[in-house]
Parts: sequence; structure tokens; C-alpha cells
Amino acid sequence: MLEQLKGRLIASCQPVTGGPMDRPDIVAAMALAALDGGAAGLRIEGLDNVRAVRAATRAPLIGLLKRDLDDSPVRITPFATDVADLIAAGADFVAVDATSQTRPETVEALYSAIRAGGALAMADCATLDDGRRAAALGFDVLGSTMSGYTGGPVPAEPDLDLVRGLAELGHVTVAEGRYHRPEQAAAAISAGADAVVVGSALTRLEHVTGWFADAVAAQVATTQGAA
Ligand SMILES: CC(=O)N[C@H](C=O)[C@@H](O)[C@H](O)[C@H](O)COP(=O)(O)O
Repeated sequence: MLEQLKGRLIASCQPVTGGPMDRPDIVAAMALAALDGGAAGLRIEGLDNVRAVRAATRAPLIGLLKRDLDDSPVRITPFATDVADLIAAGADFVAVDATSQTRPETVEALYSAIRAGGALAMADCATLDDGRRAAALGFDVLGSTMSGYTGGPVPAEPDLDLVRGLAELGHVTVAEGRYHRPEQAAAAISAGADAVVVGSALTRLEHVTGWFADAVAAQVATTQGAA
């Protein structure tokens, strides 16, 4: 299953929460469209969405579950019970936050739950140290997912340096986070990534529309200012 993802694009089909596209049938349609467009794998959030996508395709599926906890900034699959539920829903891989942020359950416990369920394990890292720890635990895939999301302003560009560092650890490396243009995805492969996850630019229609709407509005303001 890991081999199927090497050198390929993974589409993260995560609609804007509560938006008009936030329905399992629409997520499944997004997933099929992304596969038609050349994606080799899928990253899917939430149990109902994982079930809907699993019913529609056998393509490699990375499952995650986001929670907003009161006492921890960790959002991506914080509990071992979430891991078990995702595997029961049909996830081939389970992605967990592998950062050093305060958390309700250890990364070790989450990793054990993934292995107990017979799934593959993806570590969503923010730093090279996160990657080193996850690699030592035995995670199958290291992702740059959390870079820029553990405090401070979110950078505009993807973190290619982290991708380079993770790849040098000799583990399967997935570039993820703020890959908005095809040339950025290509740069991740040049930096050593085995695969690239693209989400917002493919499946968050509100975000992509906003990028264009803002560019149009900014240009109108510039043109009017010059007149
Ligand atoms: C930080 C966090 O919670 N990331 C999430 C992880 O699953 C998603 O919200 C992102 O959309 C995904 O990582 C893909 O990234 P981008 O949408 O930038 O292509």
C-alpha cells in the first residue's frame, strides 16, 4: 500500500467545516474526482466521511479525526479510541498529531493503537525532532503536516526545509501543508518527498475562491489608486 503512494499525489478531501460541501456524499464525490484527476491516495477527516469514501473506492485512504479539546491544542486524532474507530470505518492509514504539544494521550499509545488495529501509521510532524521521535517509534510515514500550526503566525509558503530534513531520516516522507500550486508540489519532490498531500487548493472551494476574489479586489484597488 505504501508503494502505491510513492511518487504520487494524495488528495486531502476536507471541506470547510459546516460549509455547503461538508457532507459525506460530497466528500466521496470529491475523492472520486481527485482519483480521476491523478491522485493515488486520499486523506479523509471524520468517521462518516471515511465510511462514505471507503464505500466508494479501494484507493489508499489516510484517515484522521479532528477534535477541539479544552485542555490541549492537539486536534488530529488525539485518542486511541479515535484510532480504533477510524480503522473500523475503513482507514488504511491513521494520521495522528506527533508534535510535542500538551496532549491527552501519548504518541506511543496512539502508535500502539494503530498497530493493534493492523493499519499503517502516519505521523503529522511540526519539526524535525517530531520526525525523529516518530521514526524511532516505528511510524510508516512522516508528514510535514503540522509545520506552522503550533503557534505564531502561519507562514504563507510550505516548509520545504522540514521535508528535506524528514527525507534525510530515511523514512517515507510526505510533504503536506500549504502546497497551493503545482510547482510547489514539484519542489517537494525535489526536496526528497515520496508523496505530496494537497488539500485546500483541491477541495476547499471557499478558500480557493477567496484567493482569486482577494487578488481581483487588490488589483482593482491598485488600478483605482493609480487613476
Ligand atoms: C494543520 C491541519 O490541521 N491540517 C489538516 C490536516 O489534515 C488539514 O486541515 C489540511 O487541509 C491538510 O493538512 C492539507 O493541507 P493544505 O490544505 O494546506 O493543502
